[in-house]
Amino acid sequence: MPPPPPRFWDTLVHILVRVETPGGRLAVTSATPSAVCVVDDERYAQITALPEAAALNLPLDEEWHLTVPATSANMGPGFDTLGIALEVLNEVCVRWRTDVDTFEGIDPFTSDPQVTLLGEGVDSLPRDATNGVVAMVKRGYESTVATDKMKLPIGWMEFVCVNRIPPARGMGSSSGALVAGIAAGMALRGHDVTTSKARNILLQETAALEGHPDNVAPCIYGGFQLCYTPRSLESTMEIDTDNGELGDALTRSEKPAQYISRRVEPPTTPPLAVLYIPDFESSTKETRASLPTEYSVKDVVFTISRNALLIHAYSCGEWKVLDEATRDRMHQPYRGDPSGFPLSRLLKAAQEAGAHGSFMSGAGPTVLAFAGGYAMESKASNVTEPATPEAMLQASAVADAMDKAAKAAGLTGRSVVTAPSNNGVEAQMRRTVDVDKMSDRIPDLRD
Ligand SMILES: Nc1ncnc2c1ncn2[C@@H]1O[C@H](COP(=O)(O)OP(=O)(O)O)[C@@H](O)[C@H]1O
Ligand SMILES: N[C@@H](CCOP(=O)(O)O)C(=O)O
Repeated sequence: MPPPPPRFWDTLVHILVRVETPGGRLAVTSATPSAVCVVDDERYAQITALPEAAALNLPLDEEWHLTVPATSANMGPGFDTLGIALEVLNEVCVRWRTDVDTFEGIDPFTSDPQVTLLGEGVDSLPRDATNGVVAMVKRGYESTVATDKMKLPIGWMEFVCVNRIPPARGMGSSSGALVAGIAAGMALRGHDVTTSKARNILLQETAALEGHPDNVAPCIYGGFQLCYTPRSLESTMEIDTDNGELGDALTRSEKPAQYISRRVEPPTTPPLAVLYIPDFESSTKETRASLPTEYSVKDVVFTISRNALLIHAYSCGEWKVLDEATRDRMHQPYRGDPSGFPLSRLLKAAQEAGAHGSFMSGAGPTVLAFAGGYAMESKASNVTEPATPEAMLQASAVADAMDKAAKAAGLTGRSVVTAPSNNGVEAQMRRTVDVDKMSDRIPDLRD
């Protein structure tokens, strides 16, 4: 991939390095970008090889704000293949630290950043450079799209994470952290993460880290996603897509795409998603280890037929077959009741209360039930509309029923009514910091 075009602030660094004040500090000037024409390339190459110059290449007044949706993977029969984005959003804000007047004495590359956590996981997630989001911002900035040696001055950065996705419950929290972090790092490097190429890079990077694409794909693209790995990696250069259209599949290293995802579009507003979220955490890695490594033909046929039915049901809006379509014999029977978790009781309660279909979300323990929504024949246009009072009433009845069944089984947790989300990761830049003030805070690293 060619390096991104220089941005205004990248340009300014050339000028910063060349214009020295009597005190030896780097000075912000208001020179126009056209002044770059006189920069000596050889000298610039030497300067940018220095980590301190790299640090200064970050825009001084940019603050990035990212949102990522929770996801529900597998959806019953789509083990490692299907996933849907939900309107439960984590937010990540990355900016220069605001808790200090000067960065003097704070090593940009070895100090911990300032990390503020709000919401879910505040008692368990780390607040230093080992935090999953922080580590991924660094990775996104330094290596995901890197064509040079820029290092993120992580010790000078501040991360504010507003977490609404409860960690380790089967709602794609780890994928959200990977996607938000890498996307933020790419955005700080000046890449527009909303382009099809950037989203494809995100898919390749995060699916490889996660080990399966079914959470990260909806987290990146939104909606209901169907993922696969091409049979012959050599022949995939031309076939990866902008999630629906033929497009440019090259990743950063110009390797063939390992993961491909397609969107399954419903013809009507999809049903609401009712979640029962148990209080206890469950590690995806551990529950994956408990699955069989071989299956009978009978169980495979059972599962693939439901998988096909689920895609049919969703793409045609035939919600009445969702109950059958969300069954499987690959993972739910092993992760549910045998481990002592009352999965069958929760699914039955949801169904009896009027849910169209329900399943263990991801690797569990959360259970998702689809409820409400329009019947295909009652709505002609493909327009997403707010939930009707009838849909909300049905969803609320399903939530109550799951709550009751969980209590009866001795389980503590909460139910949440939400909806599928059309959108994946989004990034917005805000200009907040006064540039002159910012340049005063940056110490002269050359002493
Ligand atoms: N908001 C977050 N910020 C940083 N790391 C996170 C966040 N959410 C989850 N993680 C990481 O992901 C782990 C949970 O991953 P996993 O077991 O796959 O559960 P999930 O089903 O929620 O994805 C957590 O233990 C933590 O290490
Ligand atoms: N296909 C994966 C999905 C894991 O989802 P998560 O939200 O629990 O991380 C699996 O079933 O292991």
